[in-house]
Amino acid sequence: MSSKPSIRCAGIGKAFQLYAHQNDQLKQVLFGLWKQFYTEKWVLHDVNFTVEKGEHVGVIGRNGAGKTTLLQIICGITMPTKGTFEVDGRVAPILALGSAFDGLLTGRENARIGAAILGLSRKEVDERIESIAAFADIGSFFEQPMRTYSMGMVSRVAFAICAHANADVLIVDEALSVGDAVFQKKCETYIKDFSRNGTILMVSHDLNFLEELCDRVLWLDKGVVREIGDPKKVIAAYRAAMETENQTAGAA
Ligand SMILES: Nc1ncnc2c1ncn2[C@@H]1O[C@H](COP(=O)(O)OP(=O)(O)OP(=O)(O)O)[C@@H](O)[C@H]1O
Repeated sequence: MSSKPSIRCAGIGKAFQLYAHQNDQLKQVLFGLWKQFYTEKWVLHDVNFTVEKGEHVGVIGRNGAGKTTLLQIICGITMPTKGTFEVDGRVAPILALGSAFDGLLTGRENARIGAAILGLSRKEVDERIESIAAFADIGSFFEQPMRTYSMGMVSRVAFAICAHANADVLIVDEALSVGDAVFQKKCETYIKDFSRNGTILMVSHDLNFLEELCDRVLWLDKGVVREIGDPKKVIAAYRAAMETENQTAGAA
């Protein structure tokens, strides 16, 4: 195993382009060399951190703080506007994978493609597909087009694929909030088992779970790393800040 960190982010910044009118995007393509037809919305600013091999890092922060965007950059779904990042090892992006499913294909077909994208050979996919179906546990829906699925069913299939991907690094975005109680328990058990050897970067609003699982917690506040370190300390500081905000909002 190499001694490189599993994940390294250096000076990551992300700006989305906002277009006021529908045809501004076309204008930007045609005349962008001369004039800018969008405004920039910066959602991440100079984010620096590393996750060592076998380390478990939780990411917390208010709605809109930039957590999902950060994970999407690390999974290669969106590019950073500034900075660089490196990931060493095979990544299983739980939930992010769900956004790539083809609604016209069945769960089984999407699971085969998803598993192949995550690096499994055809033989490995053949060997594991029934176990993926059993983990997803959505019965005959597995043979139906995914456009007929509920959000929870999509998440079940995405989680099931990732759980069979021989990943070195698990990137988890709010996985525990989507399934029902039985599936949540199954996911928790899987994540805890995985944590014995694997690296985990996990966004969650379940602060108790993160405190139990993680070696460090990163608090993202308006796109900036406000604190990173001991889970107990960072979560306590985050809770205190939320409490103060609630009181201020209540008094107003
Ligand atoms: N494609 C996009 N175009 C423009 N703005 C975007 C886009 N995607 C996300 N944003 C904005 O970026 C900011 C960060 O969003 P993000 O989803 O990363 O936050 P989050 O911390 O994961 O929030 P939550 O806890 O609600 O899931 C938000 O203000 C959001 O509106």
